[in-house]
Amino acid sequence: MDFVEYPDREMMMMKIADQIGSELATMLRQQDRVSLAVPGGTTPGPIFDDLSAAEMEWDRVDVLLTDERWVPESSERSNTRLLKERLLTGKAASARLIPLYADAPRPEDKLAGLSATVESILPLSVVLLGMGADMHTASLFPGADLLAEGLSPKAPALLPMRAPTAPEPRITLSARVLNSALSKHIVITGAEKRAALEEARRLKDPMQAPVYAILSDATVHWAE
Ligand SMILES: O=C1O[C@H](COP(=O)(O)O)[C@@H](O)[C@H](O)[C@H]1O
Repeated sequence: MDFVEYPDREMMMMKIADQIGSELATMLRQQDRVSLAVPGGTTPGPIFDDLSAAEMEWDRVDVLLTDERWVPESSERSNTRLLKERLLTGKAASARLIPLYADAPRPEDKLAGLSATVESILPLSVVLLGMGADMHTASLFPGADLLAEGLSPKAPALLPMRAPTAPEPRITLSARVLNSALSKHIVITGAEKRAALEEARRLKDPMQAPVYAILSDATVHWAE
């Protein structure tokens, strides 16, 4: 794992967007299509703002979430909504969205169709992940019902996930798929999350600290 510390959040968000933009542009010179998986939650919005203004052949880029909360886009908690409002706009409006949500009561109801589309674009080119102070990443939560399956080297691409600390059912890319990406970044902010990252490295146990499963070869970006 590489750890990069920035003087402030604004600078960090700009640098991450620059780096991801240039990685995608490089890969686009070698392949027809590339893919970018991004987190939801409260952290990545400014990165999306910067990336959506980047010059690129966005019509050759597939964009997906690392995980989704099973709520409709009308909900403030919808990660798809955030993605549409902040990333798939401006220059990036022509990117193709690979959905992780479809209208149905439970993720299991739509899992087969959503998984087939995700499978069709693997391996991922660039992955950006967030992390919670409880050491979850994507929707791989400590104590989640299908965590062991989601961490398995034989895991499917996409799994439903329910956790005592998550207010709604989730759907998440598995650690196998996240780790198969050509480039992996993790963005975290604040002292609490930095301490959580250190704790994950101390525990070395993805069942207690799921983020540990995707740390190897990742660049962790941190600002206070
Ligand atoms: O619920 C989620 O949480 C994590 C962390 O979110 P943050 O608000 O602490 O940045 C996020 O990475 C994940 O994609 C999201 O679904």
